[in-house]
Amino acid sequence: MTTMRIGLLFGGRSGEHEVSISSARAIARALAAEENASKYEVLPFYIQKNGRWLSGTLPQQILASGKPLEIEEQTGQDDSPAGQFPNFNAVDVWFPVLHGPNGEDGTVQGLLKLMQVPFVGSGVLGSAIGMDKIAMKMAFAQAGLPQVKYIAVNRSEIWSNPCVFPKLCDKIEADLGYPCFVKPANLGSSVGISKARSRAELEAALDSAASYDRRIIVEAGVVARELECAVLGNDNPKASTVGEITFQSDFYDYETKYTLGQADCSIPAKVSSAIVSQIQEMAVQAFLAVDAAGLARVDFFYIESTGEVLINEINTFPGFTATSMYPQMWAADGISFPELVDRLIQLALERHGEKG
Ligand SMILES: Nc1ncnc2c1ncn2[C@@H]1O[C@H](COP(=O)(O)OP(=O)(O)OP(=O)(O)O)[C@@H](O)[C@H]1O
Ligand SMILES: C[C@@H](N)C(=O)O
Ligand SMILES: [Mg+2]
Ligand SMILES: [Mg+2]
Repeated sequence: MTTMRIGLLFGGRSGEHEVSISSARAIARALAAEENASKYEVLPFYIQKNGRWLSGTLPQQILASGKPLEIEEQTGQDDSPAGQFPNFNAVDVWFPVLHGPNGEDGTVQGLLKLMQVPFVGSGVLGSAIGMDKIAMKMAFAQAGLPQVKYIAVNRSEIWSNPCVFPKLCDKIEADLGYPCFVKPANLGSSVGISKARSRAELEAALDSAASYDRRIIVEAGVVARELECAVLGNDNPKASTVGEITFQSDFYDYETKYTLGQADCSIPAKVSSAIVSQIQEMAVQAFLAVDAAGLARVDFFYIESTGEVLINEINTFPGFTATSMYPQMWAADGISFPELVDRLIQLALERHGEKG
């Protein structure tokens, strides 16, 4: 059997750079596991925080250590963002293990599509809609999926015009009230998200979110259990066992997500079978609504007092470490981590073979 060369693309010009390194380490390990080692050869490519690409031994060292190159250590022979741009013919299938902007948002997917090479995960449209929380919510609304009330904001309403800003805050207070959640539209891992409980907090939250993105979303806060569901497939995707996240902090923020022991997960979630079915159905609808492919994790709010299930968001490249929800939910359904990455590569080849 000839080995397939897998281009593992990780790091990225994103606030989720470090998370990408953790996911890529786990995926590299799974590709080297006994059941995959004879099938795949891993070629790592690292996108530095400044956006330059690196190939060769340095990406391997970063994968081994788990430590990113900090801005002052960034290398590059010249100032071109391409850096050591890969030879696209040296790879059989690309595995873009990138979270957040400049990687999970259709940019890298566009490059790979132009190069006519197979790659894991969603294409340009699914990645772009899945990344932008405003576009995502429009697609969900069109699909009839219930969600929290929200207001879409442009950075210019926050920074450019001092007359507009107070009116914007008045509107948010009147339409959504407190607490509300202010989010950069194109990010993940809770980077840039604030919970606002007062006018002063709202003003600070909008200013902070505007420092990350031109597009911002403000949502009505709900008190709810947080349930997640993994989806796997292309045009006929399947939903996994449903899991629940619990934590002591005010919300599921970056520190809670990535500090050992701050959050717990229950797989399967202790909810009725009717809620499980509803979530699985909604997860598949959300996947299709944004035109996702390969994989996605869909996050939900379950308001137990009313029985309502609201969709929160879709992540087209969810956290992928050994302890991340996505692989753990599939493990509960009998799909091991190495088998999962193998299936994703097969789905990439299937999608590449389709016309259009
Ligand atoms: N409208 C809301 N009401 C209550 N809590 C919320 C709301 N929106 C977000 N949160 C809290 O903030 C967390 C992060 O929100 P969200 O999932 O939208 O961000 P994210 O950055 O895309 O996260 P990730 O991609 O890592 O899952 C949620 O898991 C939840 O704890
Ligand atoms: C990586 C992070 N955005 C997640 O969805 O898990
Ligand atoms: Mg997200
Ligand atoms: Mg989420």
